[in-house]
Amino acid sequence: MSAKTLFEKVWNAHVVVPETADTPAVLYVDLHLVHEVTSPQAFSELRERGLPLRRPDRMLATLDHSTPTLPRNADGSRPYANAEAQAQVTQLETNCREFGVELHGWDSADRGIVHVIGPELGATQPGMTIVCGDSHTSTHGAFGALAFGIGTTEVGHVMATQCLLQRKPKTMAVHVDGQLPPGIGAKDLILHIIGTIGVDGGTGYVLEYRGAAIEALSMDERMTVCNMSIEAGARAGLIAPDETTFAWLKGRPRVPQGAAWDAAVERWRALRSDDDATYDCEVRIDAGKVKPTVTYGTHPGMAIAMDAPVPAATNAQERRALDYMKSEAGKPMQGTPVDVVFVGSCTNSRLSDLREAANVLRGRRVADGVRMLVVPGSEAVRRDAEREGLHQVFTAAGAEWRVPGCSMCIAMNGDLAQPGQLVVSTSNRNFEGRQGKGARTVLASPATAAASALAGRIADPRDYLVEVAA
Ligand SMILES: CC(C)[C@H](C(=O)O)[C@@H](O)C(=O)O
Ligand code: SF4
Repeated sequence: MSAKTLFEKVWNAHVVVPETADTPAVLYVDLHLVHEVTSPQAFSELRERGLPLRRPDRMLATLDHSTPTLPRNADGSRPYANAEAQAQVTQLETNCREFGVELHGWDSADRGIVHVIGPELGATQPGMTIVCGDSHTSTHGAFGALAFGIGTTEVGHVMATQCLLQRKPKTMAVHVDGQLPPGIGAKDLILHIIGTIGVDGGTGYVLEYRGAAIEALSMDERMTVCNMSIEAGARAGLIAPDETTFAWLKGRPRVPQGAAWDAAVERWRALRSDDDATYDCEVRIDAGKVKPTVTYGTHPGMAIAMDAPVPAATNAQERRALDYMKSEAGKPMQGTPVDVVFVGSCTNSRLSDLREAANVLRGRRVADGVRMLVVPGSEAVRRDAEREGLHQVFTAAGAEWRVPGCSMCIAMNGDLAQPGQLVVSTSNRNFEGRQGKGARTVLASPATAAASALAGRIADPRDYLVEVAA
């Protein structure tokens, strides 16, 4: 038997009909995640054609993109940004009721961003195929699942058949050797990787992150890395499951329990690339060289160490990006004045991210004139954070502590920045206008976001972390 990569093992286990020169493969889907933005047309199509869901028990829905992050109004209503946002939410509630899909809606103690709650509930498991009408589905690859975003038409296909037509992607190994320096985190690493391989460096590939620095990451950090695979153009990102993965998943509501758990872990241990497996492409990253990294342009590939000079534009598109961002070639991003700081999104809204920001903020005040928003990724994260008193650290520092949702990551719910404002954001996309018309986004880690809130300028978090400086 020939040696196989992790990707090939998961792929092969799910092929129902192999691909040919003329037709893509038919791939079985284990878990279909659903949110309010990309599901309405698919449900409508099923309804019109009189089709039932093939496996409603393999679906999990949540409300996240269009949900307000402020509490209820005095009259009990929700402060929706507009009628469209409210209609999306109501529609998903109706669809899930009618079709019998488990929905983590307003009443659920587990509601949250789809890519945060899947893992939390243990719905995300090693070796699965996972899809969602959402590009950041790649997050779930942190567990050794083959997880990727699909379009609304495909959402309908999966609903009706539990299968998907797919061309087999190529494989790329991203070896991350050595260890990240103290005070440098997973967000710095993935921005550095995308800055290195480029915004389309992963196009056509499934990335497998491997090496000592990856093995040393916590599950939260692995999710941050896999989350942004799509920002390098990749179909998906994967990390082989290991003891860290199993310990994190054990006991979660949807994972097998007792003897079935032991059997599952036994199976999952085989989910690693064979030693002599070959990839279509390999890149090497030296973790020891990663610094606090930020973006300076309008896509996540325009990323550099915050103390490095912004590169000169080499084409019209890059020139436009620098103009839009008001980034100056030859000058570092560090020191750039900041208007808004956003800690949240499926990239960085888990408990460890909030702790990372709180460790920098504790006992300090956000700079005058800076608005800071902290939005937990889920109700579970919110509960855990409040139990630790993190919300008090944030509010005492002058930041706003909100209810879970996508919030200012995409600004569909009314949380947005004003034209021209510069936002240091822990999210994953710095596209023009994404956080509000004319708003400028600098992607960064939670620690960098917090340090920048304190300084009122893009700042190095290591200057605020006493333990690291000592
Ligand atoms: C709204 C949704 C389709 C979109 C996505 O696919 O990623 C959003 O989540 C995003 O992050 O841009
Ligand atoms: S948090 Fe942002 S990136 Fe993640 S699913 Fe929501 S809008 Fe998309």
